[in-house]
Amino acid sequence: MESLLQVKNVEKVFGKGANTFKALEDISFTIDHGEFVGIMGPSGAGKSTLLHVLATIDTPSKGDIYIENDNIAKMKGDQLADFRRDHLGFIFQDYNLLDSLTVRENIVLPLAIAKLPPKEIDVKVNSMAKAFGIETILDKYPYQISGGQKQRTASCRALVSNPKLIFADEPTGALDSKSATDLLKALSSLNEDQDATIMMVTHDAFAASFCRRILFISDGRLSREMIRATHSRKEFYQMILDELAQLGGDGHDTV
Ligand SMILES: Nc1ncnc2c1ncn2[C@@H]1O[C@H](COP(=O)(O)OP(=O)(O)OP(=O)(O)O)[C@@H](O)[C@H]1O
Repeated sequence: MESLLQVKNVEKVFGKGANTFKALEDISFTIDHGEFVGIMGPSGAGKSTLLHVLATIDTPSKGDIYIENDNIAKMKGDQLADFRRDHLGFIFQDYNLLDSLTVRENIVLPLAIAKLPPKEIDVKVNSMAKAFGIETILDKYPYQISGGQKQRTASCRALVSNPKLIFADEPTGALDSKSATDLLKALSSLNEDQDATIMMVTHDAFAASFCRRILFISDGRLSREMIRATHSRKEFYQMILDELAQLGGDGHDTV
């Protein structure tokens, strides 16, 4: 199968002259259509830098990043903004919802920008709201709903336009464990049932255990890959905790 994302020899250097710091070094990997991949590693390892570079929020200092046949490392300005809008979805820890819009209006936004017919918008929004269990709060405003409901709204908005690739940056970081579990289950179902391709950066071994494959980074380099294969989620959770213990990272005590 053709890879969806191909990262080739990516390097990211911050600063200039004598004051430079190499946050990413010689990073190469691929993600296929329909994968759910976690990125883990100790604090300062380069996880956010990698996500920002892949998500077109920052540019690499060297290397190529292909999403299907487009090299986003070589795109600039409007072309990059259009690519981001048309093909990528984002879920951040702090939700990024617009407070003056209802839940439904927040979710509709990317479809309205893409000028989809209203009937098609309704069908897509209702089906996505059902997948995330937020059908009953569609007419509420963000201040009227819980953190978990806000994150599920933000996830619906990220997924409703059917992006090629979804980037999630610590999506459960601000959630209690019940809300985190609900969100992770919804993301895994969309990954399994609708082939949504998701790349998630997380500190949390519990969140990571919902992924099918984990890439570990340390000191700006890929250090190890772990594949869930036929292991149960609980077994995978334990494998991740063992790896984090070796790397000196932190976990999460919910199973
Ligand atoms: N804009 C910047 N300028 C200089 N150095 C930076 C910049 N952004 C990140 N760094 C450095 O790059 C390294 C990787 O940072 P990054 O935020 O990617 O790590 P991380 O793995 O996401 O950490 P955490 O888990 O704590 O969020 C760190 O040493 C950080 O200090």
